[in-house]
Amino acid sequence: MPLIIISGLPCSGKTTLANKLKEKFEKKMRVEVINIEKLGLNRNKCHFDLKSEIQFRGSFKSTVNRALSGNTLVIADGINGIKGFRYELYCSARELGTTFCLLYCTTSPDLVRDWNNTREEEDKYSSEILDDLIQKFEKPDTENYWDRPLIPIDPNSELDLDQIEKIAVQGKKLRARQATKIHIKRKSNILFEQGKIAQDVLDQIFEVMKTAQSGETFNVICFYTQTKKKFMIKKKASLPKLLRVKKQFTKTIENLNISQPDEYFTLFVDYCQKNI
Ligand SMILES: Nc1ncnc2c1ncn2[C@@H]1O[C@H](COP(=O)(O)OP(=O)(O)OP(=O)(O)O)[C@@H](O)[C@H]1O
Repeated sequence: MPLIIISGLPCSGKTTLANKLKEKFEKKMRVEVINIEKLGLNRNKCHFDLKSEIQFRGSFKSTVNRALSGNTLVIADGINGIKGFRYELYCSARELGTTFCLLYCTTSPDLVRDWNNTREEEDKYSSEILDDLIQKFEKPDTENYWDRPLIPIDPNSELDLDQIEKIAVQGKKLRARQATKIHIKRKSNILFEQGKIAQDVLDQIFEVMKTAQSGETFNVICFYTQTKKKFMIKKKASLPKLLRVKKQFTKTIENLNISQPDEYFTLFVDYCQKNI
């Protein structure tokens, strides 16, 4: 059944939008909204560090997949700010041959900060996590086929629910030929594997940095299966800085078609060495 992905900065009105969609569509079909509340998780804990973000995305995606296989309109209500992750969700819809669309809440960073301040204390993002998520957010872009059809939503304008229904529910179903299916599955596995490798490297660097003194040069040894890379880092870096390096690296290699994990590992470690 149809998949609607909602994406937008933290606290940009995504759940408010999801609830409006649910209210409209549940008169006609079963609707399931998947979000942090539904998973029973805490927004600051889910985004505390790379490891918790990856775990969160894993459970978000598997819950979406489970719901999609039923006879239900699924609304994947999350920041969904990582291009590769949106791609994975798109692939799930494509494999099932459902209709699909991406709604992007365009609320500005200044406004989301204001809205976050008006939240109850326990619902607020910490300002550190909010800034980090804003900085890391990869805007949906119609240049990516998996970000199409894309409907920008300004939460302060009137919502055209009929337009959304036309595209998301009555629109064209995604179709994958067998060969494409295998290719997508493979591509999605590669992205997943690369995400894990990058996380391991960052964890290993961060572990060494925790005990190092500022201004000190220190040695890092990173492993990926049998491959070992030893290198020196000249200064300490914060976790947000490490995440920025990973993001820049992902952008740099996106057109290089790197499919071998060893090659990815070596390139990423070299890049970290030069850019931290
Ligand atoms: N159009 C709006 N005008 C003013 N405030 C709004 C608007 N939409 C949402 N808000 C406020 O912003 C806050 C966040 O809204 P909402 O939960 O919908 O955002 P979200 O993007 O789903 O947040 P999260 O990233 O935590 O999932 C709420 O306190 C809500 O009242």
